[in-house]
Amino acid sequence: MATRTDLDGRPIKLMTICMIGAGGFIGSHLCEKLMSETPHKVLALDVYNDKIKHLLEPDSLPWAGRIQFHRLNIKHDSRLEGLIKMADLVINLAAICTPADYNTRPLDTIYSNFIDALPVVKYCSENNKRLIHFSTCEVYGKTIGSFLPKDSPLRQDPAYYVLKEDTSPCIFGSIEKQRWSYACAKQLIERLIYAEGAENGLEFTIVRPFNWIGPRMDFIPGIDGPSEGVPRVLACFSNNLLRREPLKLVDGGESQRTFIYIKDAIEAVLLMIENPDRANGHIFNVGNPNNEVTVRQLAEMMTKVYAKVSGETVLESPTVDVSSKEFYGEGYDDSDKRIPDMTIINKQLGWNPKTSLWDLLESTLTYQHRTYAEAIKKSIAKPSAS
Ligand SMILES: NC(=O)c1ccc[n+]([C@@H]2O[C@H](COP(=O)([O-])OP(=O)(O)OC[C@H]3O[C@@H](n4cnc5c(N)ncnc54)[C@H](O)[C@@H]3O)[C@@H](O)[C@H]2O)c1
Ligand SMILES: O=C(O)[C@H]1O[C@H](OP(=O)(O)OP(=O)(O)OC[C@H]2O[C@@H](n3ccc(=O)[nH]c3=O)[C@H](O)[C@@H]2O)[C@H](O)[C@@H](O)[C@@H]1O
Repeated sequence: MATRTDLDGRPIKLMTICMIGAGGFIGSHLCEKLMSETPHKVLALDVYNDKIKHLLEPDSLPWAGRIQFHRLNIKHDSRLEGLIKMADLVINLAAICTPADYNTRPLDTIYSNFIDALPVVKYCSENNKRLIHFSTCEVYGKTIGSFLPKDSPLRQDPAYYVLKEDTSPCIFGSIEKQRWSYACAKQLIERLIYAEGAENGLEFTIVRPFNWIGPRMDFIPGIDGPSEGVPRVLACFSNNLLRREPLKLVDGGESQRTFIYIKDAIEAVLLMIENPDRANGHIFNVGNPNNEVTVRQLAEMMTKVYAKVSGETVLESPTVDVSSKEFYGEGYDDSDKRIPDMTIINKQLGWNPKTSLWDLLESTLTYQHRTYAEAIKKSIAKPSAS
């Protein structure tokens, strides 16, 4: 392999990366990228490894020996510190991060996103290890504009809705709105990491993903996850399309999101990994401001794309409205709009997203159809005995 250089033209040093939560959606794509395009080594830690099995076996894979899976739960495993000590860089992805859990399992959510991350931060700080920690765009909560009257012209002014790492406030709902348990725990761990940097010199980067989506995200209920489970919106809508059911629009599907293709986002993470001088001490929004839609528009686009890739007809009523109480239960609340400001990541890493929403849905739904359509047909034909 020719010498690989960083953004400043310096050769990139070979790293051992301790990746916690490597078996999840983002972890699986990051492992894939690191194995196929870099010479770095990965210590992959997770409770599960189904999504990275294709990278671990067989022994004849070109990267055999560069990725090592350690099955462990960071809540209670004394091996964690030793594995962190073996690494040059720690990436923490482990978390409960599905909104259906935030209001129904708030304790697990807070423990997972704050308490369980504490030893990781502590071991990094004590052992002088660089940390890339995954936070979330949910730390911004609601936009300032959402508190203005519906017809206020200020709602059109980006100053009232674009989310900036260093100036936007974090606006959450009341404590009964347990939806915010996740965002609040993530905000506190960000503050702790920032303070470790300021007081003890921890080298850190915080990533705030804005709705990264693509293949291997979450699960399809009843196929590779619990039948009653509620994954994030991409998997919910994929499941509905695969089963020829109407897509459920929570509270009218008026909330807005910007979706980014996982492969674009992973490019940004690789730049952070390989350019520590440009990434350390920063919090980065990683999203695609050009791909904004309401959830209703997302449903309509997914319906069209799925018809194209599957060759199936569209239902007469492709969507149905449900209340958030019915869908998520008591204590749900929502972010109204999420547009990332890209100034900091642009300046530090020169990174920009590339893939349009239509294109990313086309490749993702092609994957969903290829992976699940047969299994769904079989499960419908022969319901499991329960
Ligand atoms: N996907 C997104 O768009 C998105 C957006 C915002 C924030 N994030 C953040 O990025 C991170 C990764 O998200 P993801 O989408 O890949 O989620 P994911 O659920 O697919 O992956 C998380 C992984 O962490 C593992 N894990 C959780 N608790 C663990 C523990 N105690 N010990 C060991 N492993 C544990 C899980 O088994 C899972 O494989 C999370 O911190 C999440 O909050 C993701
Ligand atoms: O991905 C992110 O950037 C962050 O946002 C997500 O939160 P959210 O976008 O609200 O979660 P989704 O499940 O993807 O829902 C998006 C929107 O679709 C709606 N929805 C979801 C599912 C469904 O079947 N129907 C439906 O209308 C939700 O109410 C919400 O308004 C999750 O909190 C995290 O994964 C992450 O931190």
